[in-house]
Amino acid sequence: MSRGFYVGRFQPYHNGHQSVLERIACFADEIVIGVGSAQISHTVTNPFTAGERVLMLTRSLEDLDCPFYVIPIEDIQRNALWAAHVRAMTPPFDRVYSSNPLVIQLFTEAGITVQSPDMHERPIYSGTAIRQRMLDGEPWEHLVPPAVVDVIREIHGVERLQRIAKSD
Ligand SMILES: Nc1ncnc2c1ncn2[C@@H]1O[C@H](COP(=O)(O)OP(=O)(O)OP(=O)(O)O)[C@@H](O)[C@H]1O
Ligand SMILES: NC(=O)c1ccc[n+]([C@@H]2O[C@H](COP(=O)(O)O)[C@@H](O)[C@H]2O)c1
Repeated sequence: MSRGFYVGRFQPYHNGHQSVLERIACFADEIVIGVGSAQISHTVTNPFTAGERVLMLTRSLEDLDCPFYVIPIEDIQRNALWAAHVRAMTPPFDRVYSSNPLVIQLFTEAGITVQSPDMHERPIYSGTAIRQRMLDGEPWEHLVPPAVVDVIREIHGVERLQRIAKSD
């Protein structure tokens, strides 16, 4: 049984993430998805709660041909202990998929094999670019799976982001 681990903040979950997970699904028997910085929400760079991000991922991956688990993971103050913290919160996995240099470093030091998936049209599919479009009132819906559009509409996510970005 090979289980892969993929972690991100998913603020929001977008088509770049979806394309990576669809690729990982071909290699792994099961996928564990970590929703990172789970304790942070309602900020301009992290507008959505862990629960809202779980909803975005779970609904978008309904048709994925591979069993998956979505686990919120809070940050901790010690990078040196983070890989062990993640392992304590997740089903066992034997491979990590990430392009984040710190994540790669910490799991490599912990003796776990890390693979970096190719980026999928990175300038377009980026959380930062999508949040900026939401703030500017530009179209963003084509950059995320349809289920994410539904979740963000349901929680009035764009209005939230625009409000918290205002100065007093
Ligand atoms: N377009 C993409 N194609 C493939 N992988 C991506 C893409 N965008 C992000 N990733 C990867 O997905 C993982 C989670 O990324 P994250 O949730 O931070 O998204 P992001 O688009 O980089 O967001 P932000 O701009 O807010 O940092 C990281 O390993 C990141 O490198
Ligand atoms: N010390 C820690 O808590 C620690 C260390 C490395 C990564 N992380 C988290 O892992 C996630 C990595 O995701 P991104 O690739 O989206 O940045 C982030 O939520 C980040 O905060 C946390």
